[in-house]
Amino acid sequence: MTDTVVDAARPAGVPPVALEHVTKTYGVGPGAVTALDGVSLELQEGSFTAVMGPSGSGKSTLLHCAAGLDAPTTGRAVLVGEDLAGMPEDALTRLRRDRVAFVFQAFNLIPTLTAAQNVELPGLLAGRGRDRRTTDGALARVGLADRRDHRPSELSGGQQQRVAIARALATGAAVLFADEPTGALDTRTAASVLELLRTAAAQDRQTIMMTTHDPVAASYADTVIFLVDGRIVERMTAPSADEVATQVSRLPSRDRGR
Ligand SMILES: Nc1ncnc2c1ncn2[C@@H]1O[C@H](COP(=O)(O)OP(=O)(O)OP(=O)(O)O)[C@@H](O)[C@H]1O
Repeated sequence: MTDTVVDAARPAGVPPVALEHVTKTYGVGPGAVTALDGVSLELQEGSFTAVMGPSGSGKSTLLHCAAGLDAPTTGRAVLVGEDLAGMPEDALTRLRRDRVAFVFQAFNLIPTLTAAQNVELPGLLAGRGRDRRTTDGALARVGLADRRDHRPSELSGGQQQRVAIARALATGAAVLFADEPTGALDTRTAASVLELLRTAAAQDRQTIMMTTHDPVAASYADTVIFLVDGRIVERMTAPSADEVATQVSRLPSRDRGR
């Protein structure tokens, strides 16, 4: 295996994402909600994991705890070898900025910046400066070389999501967290976005954790985990979309999501 930016700051053999017996409770007393109830998992380098489950089963909370956007109530979250518990906020911010990339359903691009400026923003914020080759390379990879100077409002939803993915690729982040990345896209556009994510894992060795409601989207991942009431109830390896859909229909819940 070749050394890449992705590996540079992490001891060999340490999973980029690890959760140990994580619980997350929102609120106190009779109104408290247990969003995660003892979740343990390890994601290996270059793996692509989809998290499925009914609405309210804890998918986003799981992703947020793994990414250091939210703190577990009990248990441990370790990101690229760093224990997030008790980490000072500025160190956590640096870790997220330098080693992690996010892709959200709502794209989260800065509307006043062009596609290229959006892609280079994390590097500028991290003090790495402008790197036109990396920016243009990432935009070319997502098929948007000719849109580099367009603002988000001049791009379709699928194009905006591809800019967000170009931004994630350009950072060389070890871990890419994607929360419903295809939720706002049509089927064909979603397929191209998922293909890009799959390549980022397989080729660039980025570790990807993606929440989704869509069995087809989940089938692009190499592992699918199923949450019910904050617990992992099932794992599938390289399932087909039909197998995922069948498993979803078997989940013990009143509400199977959208
Ligand atoms: N900030 C919060 N305060 C209180 N309760 C919360 C908060 N965030 C999430 N919850 C609750 O935690 C549970 C899990 O929510 P979460 O958003 O993780 O589920 P999800 O599986 O991602 O749902 P969806 O598929 O609808 O996005 C839900 O019952 C939710 O209402």
